[in-house]
Amino acid sequence: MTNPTQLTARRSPALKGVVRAPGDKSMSHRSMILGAMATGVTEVEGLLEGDDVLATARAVEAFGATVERLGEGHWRVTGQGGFRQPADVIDCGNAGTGVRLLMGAAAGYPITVTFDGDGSLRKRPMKRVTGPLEQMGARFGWQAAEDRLPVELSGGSLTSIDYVQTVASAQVKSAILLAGLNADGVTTVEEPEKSRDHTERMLRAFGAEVDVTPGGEGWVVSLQGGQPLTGTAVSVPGDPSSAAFPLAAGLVVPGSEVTVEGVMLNPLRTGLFDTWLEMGADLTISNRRMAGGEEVGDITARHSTLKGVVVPEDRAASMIDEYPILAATAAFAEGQTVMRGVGEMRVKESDRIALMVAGLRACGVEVEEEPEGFIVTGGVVRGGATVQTAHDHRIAMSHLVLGLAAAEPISVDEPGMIATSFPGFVELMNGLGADIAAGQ
Ligand SMILES: O=C(O)C1=C[C@@H](OP(=O)(O)O)[C@@H](O)[C@H](O)C1
Ligand SMILES: C=C(OP(=O)(O)O)C(=O)O
Repeated sequence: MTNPTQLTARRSPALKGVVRAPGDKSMSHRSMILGAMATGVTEVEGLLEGDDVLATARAVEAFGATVERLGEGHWRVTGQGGFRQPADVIDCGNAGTGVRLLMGAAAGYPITVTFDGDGSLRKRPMKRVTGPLEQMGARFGWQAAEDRLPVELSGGSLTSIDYVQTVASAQVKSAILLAGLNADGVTTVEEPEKSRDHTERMLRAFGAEVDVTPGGEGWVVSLQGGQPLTGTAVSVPGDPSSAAFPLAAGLVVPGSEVTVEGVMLNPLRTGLFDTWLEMGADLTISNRRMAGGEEVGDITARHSTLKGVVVPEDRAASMIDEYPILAATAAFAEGQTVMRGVGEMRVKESDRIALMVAGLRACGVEVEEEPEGFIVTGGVVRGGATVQTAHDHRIAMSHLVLGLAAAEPISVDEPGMIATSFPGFVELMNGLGADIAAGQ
């Protein structure tokens, strides 16, 4: 679909079919970055060809790696065993993961580089990553405003740190670990709550030793500096965060049965599925198998009568990107769905609490906003609104799914942003029988 200025979702007949989710975004970014830090060839299958990952691919090319597209989702990265001085500013587009992990990786090399991004990324906090990297010896110069892109980084000659995370952030943990690979001594990150562990798992596949020891509700992750990485084959499974959208549509559109194949089931990513099951969703997982070092499975969602639940706060890290689509499904549930302890939602591509509250209210849904959460009271969804998405792909997709079962159509502005994480979203949904079309 060529860049429409708006997309509209209309109440749809039963959705039926079997689809495959696009490749996991977290692993796709990491395959590019680790491939560029490594020596030799990294061949990637199932890469997400979304705008965020393409920005990271261009970035690692600028840092000296050779990046080739061999076929759909099939890419080859030939690394030089480190990052070289780039000629220009590194533009990470809309990608928080891209810029934060690249800053961590780049900090380990004697180069000076400016990182920038789009209007949304320029609003997001960067000190959570530059702070610990500064403690390791990297230097940062804010180009416009403190804590915000663009920022100039001068790297090299790092020393290791022991860092205790205050929020469960895989991006912060990963940035420190990637810098730690080129630091003197053992770098340690202590997480009070576990965040997704793709960096740890993938570093091992690239030949590094990473130690993980349990600690409280979380763990302590450490690695010795000076370990070389060697290129390897990476097979990227389907992204549970993307699979969530067709599955959600399956749950809320009467008569539907939707299967998404090859979805990654890493337990640090599946909090949404646990929550839907607690809400009474008819969700089944079959064909569990290992692929690319992760458990994957095929997930089927059938139209369900959902009931509201209180989402445990300690589940937030395992579904932080999924609260918008959870909120959309909660709008059809009986009773209240309480989502608390999710202040991090406010510093994503948009303030996702504020945007979901505004969007759902515009569609006639009762929502209460709290500083670090929100409560959705389900019932009949009127729809009949154009929702502002503030450059946020997940806000756009969540409201389009809402529109498939609302009484009146729901439109979103800026639908081009969907390609950030889910290129082909509209075609995939319409292939299942959804009615999503350009215009109002
Ligand atoms: O490490 C990653 O790949 C990601 C970590 C999460 O961010 P935080 O680390 O900020 O929680 C998540 O929201 C993001 O979409 C991807
Ligand atoms: C928060 C997200 O991504 P990032 O932080 O990489 O921009 C997301 O994809 O929902």
